[in-house]
Amino acid sequence: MGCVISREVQSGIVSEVKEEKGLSAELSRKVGDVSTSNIDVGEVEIQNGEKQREKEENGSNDEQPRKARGERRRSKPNPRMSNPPKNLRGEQVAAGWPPWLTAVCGEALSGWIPRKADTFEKIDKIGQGTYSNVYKAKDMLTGKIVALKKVRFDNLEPESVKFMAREIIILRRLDHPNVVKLEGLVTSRMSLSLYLVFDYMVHDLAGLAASPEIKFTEPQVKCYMHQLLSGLEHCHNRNVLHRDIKGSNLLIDNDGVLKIADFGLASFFDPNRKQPMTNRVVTLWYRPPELLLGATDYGVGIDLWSAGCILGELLAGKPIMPGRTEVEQLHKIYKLCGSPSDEYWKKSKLPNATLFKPREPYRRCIRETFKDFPPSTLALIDTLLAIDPAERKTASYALRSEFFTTEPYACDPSCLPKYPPTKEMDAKRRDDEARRLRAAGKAHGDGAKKHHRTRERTARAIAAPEANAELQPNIDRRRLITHANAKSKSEKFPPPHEDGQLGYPLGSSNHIDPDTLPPDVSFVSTTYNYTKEPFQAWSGPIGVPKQKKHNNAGDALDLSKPHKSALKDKVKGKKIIV
Ligand SMILES: Nc1ncnc2c1ncn2[C@@H]1O[C@H](COP(=O)(O)OP(=O)(O)OP(=O)(O)O)[C@@H](O)[C@H]1O
Repeated sequence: MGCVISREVQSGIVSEVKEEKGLSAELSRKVGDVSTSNIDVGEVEIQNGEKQREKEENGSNDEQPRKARGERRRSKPNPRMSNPPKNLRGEQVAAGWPPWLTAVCGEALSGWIPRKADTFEKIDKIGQGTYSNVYKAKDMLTGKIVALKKVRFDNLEPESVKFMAREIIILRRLDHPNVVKLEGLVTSRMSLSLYLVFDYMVHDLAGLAASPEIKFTEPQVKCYMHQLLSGLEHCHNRNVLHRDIKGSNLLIDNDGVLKIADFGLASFFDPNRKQPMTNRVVTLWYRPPELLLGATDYGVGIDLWSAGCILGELLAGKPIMPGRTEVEQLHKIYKLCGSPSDEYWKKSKLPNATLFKPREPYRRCIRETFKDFPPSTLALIDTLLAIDPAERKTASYALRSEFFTTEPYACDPSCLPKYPPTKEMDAKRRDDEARRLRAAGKAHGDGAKKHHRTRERTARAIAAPEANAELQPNIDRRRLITHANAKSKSEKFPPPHEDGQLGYPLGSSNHIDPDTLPPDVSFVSTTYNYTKEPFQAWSGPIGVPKQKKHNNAGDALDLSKPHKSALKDKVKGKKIIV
């Protein structure tokens, strides 16, 4: 392993490994600070996971003894916890792991040795997330095409190390055909970056759903939903909440197999003992009402709500509740699903209830709105989009529902059509290519018409749910709207442009001036036909442009996106799981 460093530097795949010694020491120090000062956050979570594993191994359901064991464990170093004993750290360093990583990721690395970077050949960049770049690469040992998710440790941000560690621990706990599998980790003793190795998946559901050429049949929708719910059932059975279910996190391979990906926001939960968790999770369009209303003791219902939004989107051909701010999102939910019942307000004791309780209740109109959907879908969508999370039941319940047990049945994944690449990155690449060709066409004075057509197709294929969309037109439009109406603190309910039901006059300070909005923004209530309409690329959730998200002061947080660092929760000094 001693030669890992020099080989890695030469490999070309990880150019960043040439970091200075001082930088590494600084990160170790900062990470060390976090692992002691913020131990509550990490400890609670990992202990929950510990407990679950213990429960599975012992078949024990007895709460008391487990509590006692948990307390004992706290006083001793635990190799699975974030602060492993020195000898284990020594072993891990000897195995080739960088010391700063072993200092905080004992459990995440346990039993694994790092793969060497020069055993992979990088082919292309295929994705970009908040904390990562994703590359398509060839595993030189097996010849397999893989995805390498490179976790960035920007500005020596210790938070990102902790979140990455949690993502690895959770991924290693899961093993299901509909959940993305972590195949290995790539790093070296000297490296400041880490690559997570996954099977390469050619599509994501957002890309397919947004493509105007693709219209799913009922058996195909059932096939995707069956896979999604099976993956969720597995996560929930292993006490993992995903907390960011959306089309772009549902990857699909060329055999039609769907895998739930991106566990960067996932968390362990204990169904028997409620722990407060942050409500700043789940991308806005897929975020359930209880989170918008400030709930911190939630459960599997949050992922089921997102699954309900996906089901609606697959059938409608467009996102069903594309809110642009948290307030507007809640209002869209009330208009479609009804406002919470008095009984629910009483029992849930939601922190933001007084702020968002409408004077007149909103009537639920899911069945009327989706009257053109196939009849067997209505009961399931009605259950998944229940306002009260308890009524959403479980993924196992959904899998037994008549949606899957009545004809037409779900098709087999292998019967799904083979689609051309539709990911956001592919769309961007096609766009760039079209632009390049157009420029070349201009230079030659021909072909302009043909290239224009290519570009138009590309623009419509952009997945609207991508709050992250880095495409310039989207960002520009979002900025425009952001300036007009993005400060959630000053928002009132309901958004006055949407509904005057609660009596905010149109001339109030919250009124949006239509002149400041792009001309294609529609404010009429949405009705859904079971037909696919072209996607509108502008309609991503709005917020502060993504680049500002990692502001340590926590003052530039994008409301549309869940917050991996949930800085605000910590600033307030709450003991809360992030
Ligand atoms: N196994 C894979 N195969 C192919 N593409 C992948 C794979 N994993 C991730 N990607 C691509 O990379 C993108 C970013 O990955 P991922 O969502 O895991 O990163 P992230 O930093 O957590 O992103 P986000 O900011 O959206 O939470 C995905 O949207 C997807 O298009």
